[in-house]
Amino acid sequence: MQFSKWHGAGNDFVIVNGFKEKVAGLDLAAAGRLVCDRHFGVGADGLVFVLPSDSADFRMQIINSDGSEAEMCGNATRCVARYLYEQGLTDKTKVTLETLAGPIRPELVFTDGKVSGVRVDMGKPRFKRGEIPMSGPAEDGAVNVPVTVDGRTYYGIGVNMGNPHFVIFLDEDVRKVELPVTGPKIETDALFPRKTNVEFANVLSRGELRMRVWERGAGVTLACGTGTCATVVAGALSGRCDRTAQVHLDGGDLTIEWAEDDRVFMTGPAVEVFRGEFLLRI
Ligand SMILES: N[C@@H](CCC[C@H](N)C(=O)O)C(=O)O
Repeated sequence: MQFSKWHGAGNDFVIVNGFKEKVAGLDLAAAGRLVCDRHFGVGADGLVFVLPSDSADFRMQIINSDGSEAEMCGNATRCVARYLYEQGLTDKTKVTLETLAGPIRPELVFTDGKVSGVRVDMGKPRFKRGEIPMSGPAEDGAVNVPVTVDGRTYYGIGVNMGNPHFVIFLDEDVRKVELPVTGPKIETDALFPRKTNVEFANVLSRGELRMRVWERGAGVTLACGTGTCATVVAGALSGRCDRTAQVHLDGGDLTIEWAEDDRVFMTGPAVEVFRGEFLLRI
């Protein structure tokens, strides 16, 4: 299986061209686990297939490193947009991608005639417990919801950005949070019927945040695009920050704008690292 390895702010993906490679009939969960393994595989946070679509320019299918399928992935969206353009699969600089979370629209950003990043229309956030999903009355929102882990209660805000997020603002430096200890316990709390991505954030100023993430199905990652959008949305909703903010992540920075029409725009890098051929023995 030929692939191309990419990252967006350190959140890394193996991208496979489903127009050329035989994807039908493949055990996607097993392929995801094997390819993403950092010792026995290529190593990545996710395996991403670019496929034909009936409703959009292309379809993007995202398999987390634990083999589960994600509805959406912000950082992969930027990487796929640039991959499609640079591999000559399209000459459009703005495409529509079909995802399990609906159509997503990335647009290449050019500086001095070269691609310098990608801006993505991530759609509208959703806040009802039934939409996130979180347990409790389906029509209710989820602001300041307590979750207790190892005797400490965290208060978080539930946001769906195509996939579920639980954003926790802390006064203490998020660089001190033991993500591998706390993250999985919140991810799998009974509050979240489809589990959740977990974001820990500090507000540095009204336009600048720091965020670290434990991703559902992938664990600690250096960045999460949907999670960064959820963090700025949760911060603006609770009066902590402006609707446009730069977010510092362990692997780089993303800029998020929550526009007046309720759509969220994410701008950040998309970088190809290497290409190769994987011997898929499954
Ligand atoms: N890293 C991603 C999100 C990938 C999916 C996530 N782990 C989930 O299962 O929801 C991003 O950049 O958004």
